[in-house]
Amino acid sequence: MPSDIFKKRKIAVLGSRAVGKSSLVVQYVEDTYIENYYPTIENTFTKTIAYNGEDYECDIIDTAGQDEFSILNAKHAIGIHGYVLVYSVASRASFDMVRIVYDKIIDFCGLQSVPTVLVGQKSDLTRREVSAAQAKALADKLGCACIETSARENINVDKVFELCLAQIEKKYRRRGVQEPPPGRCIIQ
Ligand SMILES: Nc1nc2c(ncn2[C@@H]2O[C@H](COP(=O)(O)OP(=O)(O)OP(=O)(O)O)[C@@H](O)[C@H]2O)c(=O)[nH]1
Repeated sequence: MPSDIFKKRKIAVLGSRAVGKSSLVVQYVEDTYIENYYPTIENTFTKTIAYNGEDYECDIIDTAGQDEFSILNAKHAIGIHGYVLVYSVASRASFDMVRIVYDKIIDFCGLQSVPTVLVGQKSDLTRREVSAAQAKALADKLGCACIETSARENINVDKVFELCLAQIEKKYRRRGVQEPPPGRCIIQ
């Protein structure tokens, strides 16, 4: 297998506690759904994702839930190519938190935007506090993608990570960033 067959990307999954970050990632990587709630410390999963006819080896970092007082961990900002910011459609507070987390990332990185997908998890629940229109309005404001998912029903789970790669590659193409040759790096 040629050594340059995989492009590597790092994706961080952030959001409030218990919004379903781990369930989303585990459903995507392992095709299983976790019914019980086990608070995450941190887990990194690796999965090859095909996007636009190419294979990308992606590290997906499932983080511990954040709150407004959490300080953004440098590990979740340095070397990260794209973000999946998760809220629960049944929790307005968790939706407000994605904006806070996004602003912390922007501040930390000193950038105007970062490749991001806003994910409204638990779309199977009928009791809602966040509409799809509210999420779309925030996504348009931040210039990111958005989607609603259910890890429980396995709805739109794959699309989250395809959208994230699309956001990452859009940014790379816009900046004309070249992929380094195998075993080398490019200083921009
Ligand atoms: N109805 C519904 N419940 C879900 C869904 N995804 C996760 N849950 C439930 O929500 C709870 C929390 O899920 P987790 O995946 O552990 O949440 P988390 O965001 O990783 O939590 P932290 O590790 O504390 O940050 C669990 O009881 C899950 O079974 C979903 O799509 N629909």
